[in-house]
Amino acid sequence: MDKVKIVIAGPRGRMGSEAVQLVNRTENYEIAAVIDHKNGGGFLGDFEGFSQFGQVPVYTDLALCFQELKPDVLIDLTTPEVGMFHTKTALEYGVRPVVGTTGFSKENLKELEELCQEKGIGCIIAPNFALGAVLMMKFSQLAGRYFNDVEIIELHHDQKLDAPSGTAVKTAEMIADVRENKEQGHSQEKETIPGARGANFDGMHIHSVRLPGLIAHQQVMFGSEGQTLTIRHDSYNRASFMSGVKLAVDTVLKIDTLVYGLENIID
Ligand SMILES: NC(=O)C1=CN([C@@H]2O[C@H](COP(=O)(O)OP(=O)(O)OC[C@H]3O[C@@H](n4cnc5c(N)ncnc54)[C@H](OP(=O)(O)O)[C@@H]3O)[C@@H](O)[C@H]2O)C=CC1
Ligand SMILES: O=C(O)C1=N[C@H](C(=O)O)C[C@H](O)C1
Repeated sequence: MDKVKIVIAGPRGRMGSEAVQLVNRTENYEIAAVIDHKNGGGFLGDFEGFSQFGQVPVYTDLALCFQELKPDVLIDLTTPEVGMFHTKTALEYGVRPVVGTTGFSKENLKELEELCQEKGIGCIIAPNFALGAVLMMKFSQLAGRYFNDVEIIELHHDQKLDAPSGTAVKTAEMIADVRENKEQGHSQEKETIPGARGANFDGMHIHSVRLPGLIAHQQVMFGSEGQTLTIRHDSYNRASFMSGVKLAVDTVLKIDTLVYGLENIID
């Protein structure tokens, strides 16, 4: 059986470097190339800490990489601005994207859905690859059917660029699908310091904590008369995301539409 040829964008990053290791240790996967905006033209083995990857080529130009190597899958773990461009370029060239990069807008997702349809190939966008986080979102959606007062508190390392996290946005979207719409808190509530009540998503509030020492954590708190329910997930390292990346790569090869969220494929 031919190996799945994979290109990884963002290979020196916290997630990208973990994905390089995943692809390397998976028997039927092969790293065809990596995309790095600062170091094109060389080899992955030249990067500090990557010497075992010797002759894997490094491209800055994604389109050129796709033209020359015709890979099967792009794994994108970069930044929101670049991630959208990479995903569109991949679909244009018939390469199936697995996107962990967060910060995509509704409009971005719509555009990518249409592009998948036009090209007839699959794409997976997963705001969180950790199985526990996916279950936390599903459990929160279930709870949202019974409790319509909810506060989402996401906690991340202080190098994170986007707030709220992609996971928090996805959680709010999933709860909003089942929750009776409600503006929470007192109708005359006033913030004496702007932002004190967090971001407002359909009346739910999202709070973003950023601290060194954290990795990726979220708790969803529901309240009603005399009781609260808290659903919490913690990722203590980036290895926690890798089984989800593998599931997404294996699945994207078999689908021909956009899938947004691993909850749609874990079953
Ligand atoms: N879905 C999930 O389960 C998870 C998703 N994430 C998301 O993944 C993304 C990456 O996170 P993380 O690894 O922590 O971030 P890092 O900042 O550690 O990594 C991002 C990498 O992307 C590189 N990069 C930036 N611009 C480009 C470009 N134009 N072309 C190629 N590479 C580029 C950066 O290089 P340089 O530093 O040189 O600019 C850096 O190496 C974020 O959006 C984050 O929210 C994170 C964890 C889990
Ligand atoms: O930047 C991170 O670290 C993470 N980003 C994702 C998000 O925005 O939800 C997933 C996870 O929380 C880690």
